[in-house]
Amino acid sequence: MRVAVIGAAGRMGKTLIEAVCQAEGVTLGAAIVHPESSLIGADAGELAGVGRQGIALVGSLEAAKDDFDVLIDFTTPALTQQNLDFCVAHSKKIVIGTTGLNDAETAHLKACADKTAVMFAPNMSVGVNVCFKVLELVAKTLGDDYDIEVIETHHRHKVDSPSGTALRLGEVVADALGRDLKECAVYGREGQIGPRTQKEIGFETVRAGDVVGDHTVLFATEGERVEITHKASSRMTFAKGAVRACGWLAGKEVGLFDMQDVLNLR
Ligand SMILES: NC(=O)C1=CN([C@@H]2O[C@H](COP(=O)(O)OP(=O)(O)OC[C@H]3O[C@@H](n4cnc5c(N)ncnc54)[C@H](OP(=O)(O)O)[C@@H]3O)[C@@H](O)[C@H]2O)C=CC1
Ligand SMILES: O=C(O)C1=N[C@H](C(=O)O)C[C@H](O)C1
Repeated sequence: MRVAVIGAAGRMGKTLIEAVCQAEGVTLGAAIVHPESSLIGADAGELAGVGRQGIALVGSLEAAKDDFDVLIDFTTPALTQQNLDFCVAHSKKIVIGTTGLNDAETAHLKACADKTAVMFAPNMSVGVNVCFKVLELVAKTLGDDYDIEVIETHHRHKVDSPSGTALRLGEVVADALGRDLKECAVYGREGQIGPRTQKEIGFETVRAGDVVGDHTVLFATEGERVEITHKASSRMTFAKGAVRACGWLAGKEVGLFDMQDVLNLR
């Protein structure tokens, strides 16, 4: 399986190159940076700090189209849309970690999955995906007596809020309790907000320093609290998940999958 990494100079891009180079069963076929990047022509392995790989950075997918089978995309929602179109047009598979997609962008992603294999997950760490599974049981067992809040902390550079993981945590809990997240979500609170309503799911966002990614789901009632927390301390945990997904996609031609599929947690 030949893998291409787009957004190669980004925080995740460099970590993904490192993870691909360290993994067995996949090879780095191409690495793509911004079309105006001064890095074009430099070696992808040297950029990622893993030594020369003989793969020169290019400025477009077109320039890499004969060199890969699956694209890994941790970029921006706008670029992800273009990447999906390219992958459909050229029969490439795609692994997407980009978060912050709006409803129209998500609908486009789903439509593309009818034409090629798409793996999309807001968090590719094994730990977070186990938390999704555990949360179903916790939410169903505790039920509507417990107030539910999702709290996330990320580095100062993160541009979307709440994080994609926080939103998915909220969806998992809402689904387990038969609620519609679009109706019960409350994002941040300020001023004379009045007492909390029983079925709302609150989201709080913290942005500070270099935090890789912390998520907590808090269930609180009279007399006790349950907190389920995941803390990522290295981006490599996400990158390893994405590389694992590339290998898993080898047997798939079309369809929309996520890490629950890759980890056999459905
Ligand atoms: N699913 C998961 O497990 C995880 C998801 N993420 C998500 O991944 C995404 C990226 O995060 P992060 O790596 O921190 O962000 P960065 O900003 O560090 O990286 C994004 C990269 O995309 C590049 N890019 C943007 N537009 C273009 C373009 N038109 N052509 C080529 N390259 C482009 C940027 O290049 P330039 O700066 O030159 O514009 C940059 O290098 C976010 O949505 C984040 O939430 C992050 C971690 C884990
Ligand atoms: O932008 C990040 O850094 C991260 N984004 C993902 C998200 O939005 O959930 C996953 C991870 O927490 C890191």
